[in-house]
Amino acid sequence: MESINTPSLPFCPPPKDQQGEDKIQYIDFTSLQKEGKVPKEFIWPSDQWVKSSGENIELPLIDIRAIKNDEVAMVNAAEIVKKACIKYGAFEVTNIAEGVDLDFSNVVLQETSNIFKLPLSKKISAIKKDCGFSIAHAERYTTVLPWKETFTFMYKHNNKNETQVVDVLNYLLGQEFQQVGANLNGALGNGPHCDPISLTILLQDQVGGLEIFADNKWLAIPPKPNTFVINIGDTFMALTNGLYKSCLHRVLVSNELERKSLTFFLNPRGDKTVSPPKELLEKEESRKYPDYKWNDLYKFTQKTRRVDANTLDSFVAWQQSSKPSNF
Ligand SMILES: O=C(O)CCC(=O)C(=O)O
Ligand SMILES: [Fe+2]
Repeated sequence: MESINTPSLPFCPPPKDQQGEDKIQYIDFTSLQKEGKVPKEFIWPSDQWVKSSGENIELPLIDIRAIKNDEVAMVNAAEIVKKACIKYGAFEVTNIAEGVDLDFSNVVLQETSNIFKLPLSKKISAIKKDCGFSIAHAERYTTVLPWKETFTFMYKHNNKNETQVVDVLNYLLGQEFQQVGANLNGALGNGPHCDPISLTILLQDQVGGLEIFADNKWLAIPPKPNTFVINIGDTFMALTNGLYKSCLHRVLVSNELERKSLTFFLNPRGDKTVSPPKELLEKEESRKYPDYKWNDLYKFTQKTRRVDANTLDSFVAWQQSSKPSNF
C-alpha cells in the first residue's frame, strides 16, 4: 500500500488491522483548512475540472406519501420515473418512508456532523479494510484525491423481510459522508464518475455542490429539505441493456461551508449474474454489456481501477482481455 508523502500532514499510527503494512499518514482536514492550502495530491487535472454551467436542473420529483394509496397516481409516477431514468439516470423522491420526515432528516444530518467533528485520533480508530472511516480514500490512492472524509457501513438485508425498505432507509441514515471547505481551487469532493452499483439513494444537506452531466453540461442539483436524489448506477444500466442511463455526476466543494451527504448504495448479491430480462432483449438488436457478477465489478473498482466516468466499459474490456483466473 502506498502512502502520501506530504511531510506537513500529521502522522497517526495505523489501526490494528493494518499493522505490518506501510505506515500511513492521515490527512488532517482541520489543519489544512486553517492553513488554507490544497496539497498537490488533491489537485485534479484541468480537463476533469470543467466549469459548471451555472444552471440548475430540476429533476422530476415523486412524493411517495401523496401517491401511496392512489393507483392512478402510482402509474403516472412510474411513467415519470421511467422517462427520467432514460433521460438523466436520476430523479428525486420526498416523504420516502413512514417516519423519514424533515425533522428526522435534519437530526440525522446534525448527528453526522457531530461524528465528523470528533478528534482525528478517534475517527481513525474506525478505519477498517473495506469500510469504516476513510480520509480522502488515501489508503488506496495517492493522486487526485477527493476532498472528503467518509464513513462507510455494509448492510446485508434479510431476504424475506417485509420491512426491508424501512430497514434499508434506517440504515441509510447511518451512513455518513462529508466534504469540508478551505481555499479549494483545483479540488473536488468527488471527481466525475458513475456509481458502479445498481442505484444510489442520496440525501445532501443545504450547502449544495452535487452536479450531474446532462444535455452536455454540468448542472447543479439544488438541495431540497427531506428530498432524496435517486441515481441510476452502471449495474442498473447493464440490467436494462443500456436503456436507463448511468448518471454521470460529481461534487464541488464550497470555499466557505462544510457539506454533508448520506449515500446508500444498493447492489445485487455478489454471486448473482447481472443480465437483462429476456422481455427487454426481444426488442433490442444486441446486448450492450456481457453478463457479469457484482462481486467481480466490485473487486475491479477496489483493486484494479478507481471509479470514474467509464468504469463499466473499462471493466468489460478488462474482463475480456486480462482478467486473472484467480480474481
Ligand atoms: O456527496 C454526494 O452528493 C455524492 C457522493 C457520490 O457521488 C458518491 O459517493 O458516489
Ligand atoms: Fe457517486
